[in-house]
Amino acid sequence: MAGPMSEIAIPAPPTTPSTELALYNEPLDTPGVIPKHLKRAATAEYPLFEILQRFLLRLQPGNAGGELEKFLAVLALYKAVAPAYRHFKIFITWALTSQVTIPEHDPVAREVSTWMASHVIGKSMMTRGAMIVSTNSMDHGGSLNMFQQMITQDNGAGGSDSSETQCLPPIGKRVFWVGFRPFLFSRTGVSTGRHPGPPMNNVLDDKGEVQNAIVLRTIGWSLQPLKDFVKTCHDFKVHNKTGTTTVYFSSGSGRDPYTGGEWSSVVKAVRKLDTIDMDEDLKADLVHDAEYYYSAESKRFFADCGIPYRRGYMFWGPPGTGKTSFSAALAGHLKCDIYIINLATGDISDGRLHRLFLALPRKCVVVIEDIDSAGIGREQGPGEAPKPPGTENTNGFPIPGIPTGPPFLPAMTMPGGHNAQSNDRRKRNMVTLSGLLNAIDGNASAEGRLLIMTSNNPDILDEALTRPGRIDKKVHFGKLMPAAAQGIFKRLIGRAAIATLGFMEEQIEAFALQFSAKVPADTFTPAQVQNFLHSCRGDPEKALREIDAWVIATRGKKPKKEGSLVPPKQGRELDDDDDMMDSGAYSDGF
Ligand SMILES: Nc1ncnc2c1ncn2[C@@H]1O[C@H](COP(=O)(O)OP(=O)(O)OP(=O)(O)O)[C@@H](O)[C@H]1O
Repeated sequence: MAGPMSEIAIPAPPTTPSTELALYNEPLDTPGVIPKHLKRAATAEYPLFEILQRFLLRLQPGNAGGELEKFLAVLALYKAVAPAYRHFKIFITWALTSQVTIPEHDPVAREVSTWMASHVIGKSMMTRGAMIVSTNSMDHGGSLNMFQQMITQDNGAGGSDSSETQCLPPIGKRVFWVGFRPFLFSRTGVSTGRHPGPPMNNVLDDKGEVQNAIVLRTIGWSLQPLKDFVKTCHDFKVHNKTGTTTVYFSSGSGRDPYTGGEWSSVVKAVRKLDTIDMDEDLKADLVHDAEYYYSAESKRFFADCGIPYRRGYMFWGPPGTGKTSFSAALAGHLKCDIYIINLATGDISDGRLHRLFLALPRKCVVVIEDIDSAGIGREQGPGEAPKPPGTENTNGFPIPGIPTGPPFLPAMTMPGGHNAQSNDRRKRNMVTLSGLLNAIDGNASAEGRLLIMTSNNPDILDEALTRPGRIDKKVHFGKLMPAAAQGIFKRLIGRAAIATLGFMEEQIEAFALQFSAKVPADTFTPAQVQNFLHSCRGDPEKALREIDAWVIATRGKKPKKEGSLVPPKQGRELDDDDDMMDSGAYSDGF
């Protein structure tokens, strides 16, 4: 008899096994067949794998598939192997080549770019991209170097004022050859957007590569070929510099990417030293001192004595006596660039000043213009009122002939020893005395620069700023003396008169002597006399006819502030009664 047990229904095994079961039931060791669960895992991890697999299927003979599908299959294959190829390439590059990385704000980067622009970008027919940088240069008749001539747009103003553009290697990679050796030039960059130029600090991108840098690479394990190439670029720059000086400004538009965006740059024809009318012995002494400072012997001396390798001059005197012009001519003579800081613009803080100094190359002339007008006066102790200029001379400067202006009002002394006047100035100028001292010779400040401070009234400066070690030479630039008046006459009128009006050299000598006798000694600045001679349009007889009337009319007039090194386009607006020449808009010290 059948018992109840026989009634119990036993569930039948599923006819269609679940996918999971099927997967796990699959034999693992069938030769030549990849288990499905492994395929699943792979396609989940790399979706491209499945696409690739499907297209490969279509490629098999007998499989119907259009040409497009075949093409897509190849493309998918490429996509799949590309990461592996990238790693392989990185490995091979690492194993077979050497490289140097140059931060973009380093002067070496500019030298390499200049060489690239001239030898690769400018010459190759294959160049399809370049970075164009404007330089707004004033051509004073000197020859511009090849690099600047690559793209020149004359604005038609008589051919003397031209807007220059420089053509630099763009961001990206470029292979080039030096002799039989290939090099790879890569320029990387990101911009923060604050300045048109890249930021000062280098940053790494998500692949760990340095941004805002130039990377040079070549075949082999030695760095020597790369070092030799960098030296070639340096030599090219020095050789090519003949005839031009790059002037960098702390203010103005057109930030220079090679200074971390801190400086604006303009290319100028070199002002020759013999165009500066000043005491010849004084000039020779300064030139000799600066040359000696950059000699190997002097570098050794500084190193042996453990003295920071720096030199400082203070040029002082009335406006328009050639302080800035001489600084520029000296930079041209030393074949280095000049960096101009104008603290009086009020847009430079202690931090910015520090960054400006950090971006300086090792060899350069730095000019801090009109330092007294920046408001960094002498720090006064509590209860000490400022003394009127002319009654004290704590810096050891004689101050003959300098207009002292209205007598100083006693300043209100504030708690903490600062008076209201100096506090007010600090607020306006944002640079403090300690910030300035820190920038010019703090621990982080670059060595190798020649610092020139210009001042109309050095007596109001703090002694800390002018002490020996910071200022090694104090030079007075005075008003025109007869010998300099002759020189300026011959230079501005004589040369042209001989060349175009047919005057003889002896005649010009005689005219110059007469002219200098008519210009009272130590009364006018060279800039004033220069402007008068310009108005005579190269006619020596006209100059002699009109000089007496000009002396009477001009004597007693306070010389106008001249020679701002801010380029004319960025300079101050001219007043209605300003004559262009008189304003210094054209006579910017070069
Ligand atoms: N000694 C000089 N020799 C030749 N040119 C001079 C001389 N002094 C001034 N000049 C001319 O006068 C103009 C202004 O000169 P510069 O800017 O060098 O004067 P500065 O003393 O620096 O004036 P500031 O104190 O206003 O800066 C320039 O065009 C320059 O050519």
